[in-house]
Amino acid sequence: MSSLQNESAAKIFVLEDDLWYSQFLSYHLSTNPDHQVEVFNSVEEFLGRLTEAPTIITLDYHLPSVTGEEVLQQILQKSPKSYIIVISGQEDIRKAVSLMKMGAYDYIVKNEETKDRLWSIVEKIKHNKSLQQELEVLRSEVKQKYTLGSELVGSSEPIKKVFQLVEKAAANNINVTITGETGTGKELIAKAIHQNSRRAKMPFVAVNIAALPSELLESELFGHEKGAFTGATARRVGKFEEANGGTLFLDEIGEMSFNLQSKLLRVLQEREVTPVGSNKSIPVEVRIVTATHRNLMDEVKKGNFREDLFYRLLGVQVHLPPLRERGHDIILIANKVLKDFCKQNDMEDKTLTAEAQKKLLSHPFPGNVRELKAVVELAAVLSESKAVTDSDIQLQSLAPTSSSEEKTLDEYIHETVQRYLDKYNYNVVYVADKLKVGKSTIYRMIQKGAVLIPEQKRY
Ligand SMILES: Nc1ncnc2c1ncn2[C@@H]1O[C@H](COP(=O)(O)OP(=O)(O)OP(=O)(O)O)[C@@H](O)[C@H]1O
Repeated sequence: MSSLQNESAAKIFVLEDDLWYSQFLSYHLSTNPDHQVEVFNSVEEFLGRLTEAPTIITLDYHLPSVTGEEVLQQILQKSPKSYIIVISGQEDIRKAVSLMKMGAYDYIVKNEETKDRLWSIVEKIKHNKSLQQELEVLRSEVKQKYTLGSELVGSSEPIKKVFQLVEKAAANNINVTITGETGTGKELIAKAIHQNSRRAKMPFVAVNIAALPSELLESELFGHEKGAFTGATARRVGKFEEANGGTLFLDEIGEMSFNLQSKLLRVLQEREVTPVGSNKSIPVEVRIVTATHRNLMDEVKKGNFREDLFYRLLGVQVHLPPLRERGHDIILIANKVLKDFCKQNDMEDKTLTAEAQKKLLSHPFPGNVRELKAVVELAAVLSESKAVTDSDIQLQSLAPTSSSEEKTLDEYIHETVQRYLDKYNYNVVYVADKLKVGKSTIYRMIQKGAVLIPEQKRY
């Protein structure tokens, strides 16, 4: 839309040896106030200004010191997007045509119609250019939508809501907080927001707060000067500076020390960072996307996280549901992972059998998408044909089910009795007394095999 509104604006360079003729062309073109016309009578000066990439150049074929071909070549090299209109005498038409073959856009013969011809060519160029710009915008929009669709797989209702939020967040400039269990795709969502935003061409920089001790984290984020501390042998650019103009993804923000939280808050308020050991601040303009598996509000209530920082970072809140709540998405993601894996490893395409799909759908995936990926990739390796069967799907070793949550009351009781027996040298009477249960209860457990007593201790 905006490019069409600008359809009449154009920077035009006129390179013309004849002073009078150059004034004539300039006067004529300048009758449109949106035309910014510059006249050059010297080739050197003209070539020196080509870095300004004018939209249109009118090139006099007859120049004193150089040939039209030579100048054209230089223009094509230095300002390849400029439209070149060759202006030639009647006798040079053939040469002008050959310049078009080299890359000039059109030619005009000097006669009484020159000014009208020039006007209509200039209008045509501006119109084409604006259409081209429109097309580029549309193409990049299509590409961006495609990016979101191809990386982030899912069509369940909860994930569709997430996608809607991602689109909203991408269209705005406000901060974003992403929550969700481990492996639910928080970093992928952060990247999708960046790639679909106006910052897409600028850097996306990710920092895992939990991975670094507090002292190192400060210089990682804000940079340091040479000699700022032992081991700082050179100046280091911090992640804020690196992400300037783009997006900074702070993963596991809930793990940041209270002291560093204050420094981060200051950076966000002042929009500038001061590298460790420096007294000069550097302006930074970044969008912050944070992620955490914790409930940050709870951390604020417990006094572990600064309330003012919490609100400054909050922005759009995206909650990623665990994979077990996304139904058939498990199969959609598994199919994508399988396809990608086979392609990357030069294997023929494989498909999941119905039984294999059933097995995947019945698993709770505590490690979420990351676990699903690992399971499917292993299955692809194990499968011996084009079909990935249920026996190729190995869940137990990769799924550390949180046994503490899943236990029955009996299992708890048996575990406790076993611990006491182990501790008190398998003295059943003593343990029964300690736990205030009848000794026959414990003997029944032993008989059932619910608790164990080593052979040599049975008396
Ligand atoms: N919807 C999805 N479609 C396809 N792949 C996905 C999807 N969600 C996540 N993934 C993939 O799952 C893996 C884990 O995702 P990611 O690292 O973004 O999770 P996370 O929530 O940031 O994990 P952590 O909390 O451990 O940092 C990545 O390989 C990612 O590409």
